[in-house]
Amino acid sequence: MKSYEVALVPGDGIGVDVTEATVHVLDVVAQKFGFVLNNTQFPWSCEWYLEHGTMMPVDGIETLRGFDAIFLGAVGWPDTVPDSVSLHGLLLPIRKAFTQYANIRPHRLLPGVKGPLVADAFDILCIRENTEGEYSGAGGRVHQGTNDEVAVETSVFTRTGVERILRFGFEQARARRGHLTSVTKSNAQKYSMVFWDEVTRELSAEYPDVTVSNMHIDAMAAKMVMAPQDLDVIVASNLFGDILTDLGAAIQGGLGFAASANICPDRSGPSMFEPVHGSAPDIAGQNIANPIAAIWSAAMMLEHLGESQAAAALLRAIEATTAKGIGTRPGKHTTAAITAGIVAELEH
Ligand SMILES: NC(=O)c1ccc[n+]([C@@H]2O[C@H](COP(=O)([O-])OP(=O)(O)OC[C@H]3O[C@@H](n4cnc5c(N)ncnc54)[C@H](O)[C@@H]3O)[C@@H](O)[C@H]2O)c1
Ligand SMILES: O=C(O)[C@H](O)[C@@H](O)C(=O)O
Ligand SMILES: [K+]
Ligand SMILES: [Mn+2]
Repeated sequence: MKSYEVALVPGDGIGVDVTEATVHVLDVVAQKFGFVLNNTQFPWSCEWYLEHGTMMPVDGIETLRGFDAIFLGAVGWPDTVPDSVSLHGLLLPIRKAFTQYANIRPHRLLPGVKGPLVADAFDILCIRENTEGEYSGAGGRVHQGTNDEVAVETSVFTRTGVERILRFGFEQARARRGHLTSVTKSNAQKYSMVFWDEVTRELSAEYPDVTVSNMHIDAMAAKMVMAPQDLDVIVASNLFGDILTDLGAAIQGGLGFAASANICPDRSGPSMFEPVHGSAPDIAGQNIANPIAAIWSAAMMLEHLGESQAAAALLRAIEATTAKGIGTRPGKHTTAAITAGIVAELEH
């Protein structure tokens, strides 16, 4: 029987709730499709930080390297650990160390889910650059606490980084409806974003079957609300992609529906799967978090592992569940009830 080693990092807040739900569903899928997921759970989180002074052990990355995939819930508990510490101590190092440069985030309405827009059906795939750009961590502060204080944070865009994410986007567009929108702000950011536009233009010659549009981030924000049905694949930098995918989550009914995959395309390291949302301290531990974003992310993990049939069946089970109105309205069903709904569809 085929087996896969999966590292589970539930993290903080509802990360724990939705990971538990996901593991439950994955057990059922694996059994049904005849493979084994060997889960190893790591307690790395803000709680762990308070005890150890770091978000993960010094050899944490090396520990994760041996796994076939990583499933993560969410990281952050701002009451006790600054968000800049928790993000840079766990999530970002994993994305960077394993060159998970393609953060894939699908936005579409699941059956039965009503979004806030009166729009035709839309199906957007956001490809967020995931290892550099505004998240490079290059910068510093001097004269701290004085009137002369200076804070500098430099975005880093490399040809390697920009080219590979755009290429990834072109390939996705080619496999979908053939349209790619590259999102920049090249009117204001005249070095990095102009460079990004140039690379887009260069590459477009290699993909004559893909039509390319360039949009500024501000216009794209409006477009995603006004005419999301006109969009296919969007490629954006790390920060722009982060912001646009919370917007994407909003128009698909909320953060409880937004899935994501942090992909290392050449498979030199494990990829990581996690919902777009964070630890949601406001609803943590109340059994009301929507686990669909996390479970959909797990379906993306199965696809990546090569279990395509299981992945498709899991997505169908999610859709059959929401089609019945289960999990479609905030607070109406508990985390456990939504999970049970999906399990019932799988066993059906
Ligand atoms: N990738 C990650 O792990 C990640 C992502 C975003 C934020 N964070 C961290 O999470 C913490 C909270 O951040 P935030 O409040 O800005 O964003 P958040 O995504 O945690 O929550 C934003 C809002 O969406 C709601 N929400 C989120 N997920 C939901 C779900 N599954 N079901 C129902 N409602 C849901 C929350 O209740 C909250 O009102 C911070 O520490 C932040 O740094 C981590
Ligand atoms: O990447 C980030 O900024 C955070 O981890 C989170 O907001 C996300 O979208 O993954
Ligand atoms: K997350
Ligand atoms: Mn985000």
